[in-house]
Amino acid sequence: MTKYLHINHPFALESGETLPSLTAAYHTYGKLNANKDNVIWICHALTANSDAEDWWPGLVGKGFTLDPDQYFIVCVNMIGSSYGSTSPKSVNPETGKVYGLDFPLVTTRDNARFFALVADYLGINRIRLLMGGSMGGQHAGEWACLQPDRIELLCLLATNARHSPYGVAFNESQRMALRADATLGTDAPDAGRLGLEAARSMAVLSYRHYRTYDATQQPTSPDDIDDFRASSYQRYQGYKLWKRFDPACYYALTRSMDTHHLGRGRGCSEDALGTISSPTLIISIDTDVLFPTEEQAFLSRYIKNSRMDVMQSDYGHDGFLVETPTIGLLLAAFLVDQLQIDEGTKHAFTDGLSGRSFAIPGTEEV
Ligand SMILES: CC(=O)SCCNC(=O)CCNC(=O)[C@H](O)C(C)(C)COP(=O)(O)OP(=O)(O)OC[C@H]1O[C@@H](n2cnc3c(N)ncnc32)[C@H](O)[C@@H]1OP(=O)(O)O
Ligand SMILES: N[C@@H](CCO)C(=O)O
Repeated sequence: MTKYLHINHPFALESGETLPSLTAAYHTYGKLNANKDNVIWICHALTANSDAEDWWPGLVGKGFTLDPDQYFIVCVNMIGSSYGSTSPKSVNPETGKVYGLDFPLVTTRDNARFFALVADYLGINRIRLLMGGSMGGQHAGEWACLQPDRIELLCLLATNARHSPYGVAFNESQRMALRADATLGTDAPDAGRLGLEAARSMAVLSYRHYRTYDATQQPTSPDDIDDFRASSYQRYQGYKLWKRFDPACYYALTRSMDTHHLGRGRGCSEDALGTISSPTLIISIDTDVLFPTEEQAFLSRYIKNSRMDVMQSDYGHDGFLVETPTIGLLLAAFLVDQLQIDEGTKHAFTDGLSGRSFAIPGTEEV
């Protein structure tokens, strides 16, 4: 069930603008223990929401690595998203009108500060494990730089220290598609729909891989000359996002992602990463073209106490959402090492992997 926290004081943004008040939509699973030391905080990615059990099935939930019977799991919807926190869909209290495309630029650092503020309100002082993939990993990395003493352990998946020029270019192309739709930001029926669908279709190319399409979208017949399966797949992916996501929010979040740079105001990314003191697990995906492995290798090189694993997946970047048995095992092994979880629990995690095999380059096979 989504819960809401209303923060009735202004929140200054890096851009110099201010949000007069904030709403945080969030989920919690499990119970905060007496010592308040069992908190796992999950940062979600671009179009997900605070219901981590829903979008990370097989990783979060009873019997999985992130088990609410053991941990108090928290996920807060980022500012700018379609799923309940303050966003372009909110009414600007100063004008009485919906923000829409006038929503101010919110950086990944602003969102990390927002999560820290929500943690204050929830009475959470220490985070045992902070984790996130993709844009969620950008938020987690920012928070770890902002408050290194608050974060005990860190797990960063398919993410980076700075959003790359290639990533910015993908986002700008999506915004061009959104802006090319003259209905964006108007009161027209289905305003912004065609732009959003085209934008998502572009984005999906960066979330998958050549191999994903090769394996799943071959033409129905060798005689096909039109109406290919890959075409209907692209259209359907656009439609799916339209059914669940607001175009102005999508516009705002792609801009937010572009701002990501841990080194801003901290000298450089290397220096910023050097301030992270938490033992850190970094997970990379071998087919990720949007956040390629060299970006996670960079994180690993400059975060002092880190280890990096590379997952094999045909899924591309979105492997961080779908390869949950593998992620669960890697995370379980990390937690066993760091939290001295007993070996029996570790074996329970690995049971779910029977029949699968994967190798982690540079490490022993698991
Ligand atoms: C209310 C909510 O939805 S909450 C938010 C949920 N989303 C999130 O949290 C964001 C994170 N999640 C995601 O980005 C995605 O869900 C992912 C990456 C995990 C998985 O993406 P999916 O689109 O489900 O998987 P995939 O790329 O394999 O596509 C499968 C879908 O495409 C359809 N499809 C496959 N091939 C074709 C084709 N050739 N033509 C048309 N449709 C096709 C399938 O029927 C299936 O449809 P369905 O989703 O209606 O069942
Ligand atoms: N598929 C992911 C995007 C990449 O992180 C999402 O829609 O959130």
